Amino acid sequence: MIHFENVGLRYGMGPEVLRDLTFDIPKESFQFLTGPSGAGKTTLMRLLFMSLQPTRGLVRTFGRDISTIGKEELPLLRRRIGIVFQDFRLLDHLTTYENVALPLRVRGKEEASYRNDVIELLRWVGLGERINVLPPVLSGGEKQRVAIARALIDQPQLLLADEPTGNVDPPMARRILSLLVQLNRLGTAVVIATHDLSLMDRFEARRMILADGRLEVYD
Ligand SMILES: Nc1ncnc2c1ncn2[C@@H]1O[C@H](COP(=O)(O)OP(=O)(O)OP(=O)(O)O)[C@@H](O)[C@H]1O
Repeated sequence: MIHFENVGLRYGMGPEVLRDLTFDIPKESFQFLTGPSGAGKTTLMRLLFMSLQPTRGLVRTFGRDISTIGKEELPLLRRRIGIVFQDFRLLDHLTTYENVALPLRVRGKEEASYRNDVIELLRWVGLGERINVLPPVLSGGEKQRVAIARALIDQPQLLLADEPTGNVDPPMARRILSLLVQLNRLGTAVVIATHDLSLMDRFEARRMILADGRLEVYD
């Protein structure tokens, strides 16, 4: 589904942050991406989301070399990828429901066509009682689950989650992990960037470890 070949990335004139990355993200796979702070996890997530271009090497996403994808085409391809940011990026003046529905609304979809899907998804993440609440009154774990629901509303083939348990207590971290595992069992490929060793120990999965700009993959 995604293929990296000898990928290198530098910001501006700086040193190479990522070097010679060659790996695949197979369909329906589940992997943790880990490594020390500053190792380049967020940078790699941005390459996977096609918000960065490699400075060398090849990134093929859904069969397409991303250096050849035009500006008008990119949003279409990105719809197949859901992303959950470390800092949630919810809009505080919109309710939980409206935040999750936003990607569909901005595309001009009629509310009647998605209303039930949004409510069902919010129930699935355990927020059935928080549908009309604004983000500032939600707990960290609740915000994280709104962000996950928003990333899933378009039924992506790949979900990228950057430190999804970084701001929650251990029981909530386990709950979020189990949601992502369930999602994967339903067929979505999942990449979780995390520092949290205890989280990774809870679920046997592929580990992609970044150190000094290089990647080791343990299947
Ligand atoms: N926009 C940018 N411009 C220049 N350098 C950057 C930029 N973003 C990241 N870097 C540098 O790239 C390196 C990798 O950063 P990145 O944020 O990808 O690491 P990380 O593994 O996600 O770190 P953390 O676990 O602390 O979030 C760091 O040295 C960082 O300073």
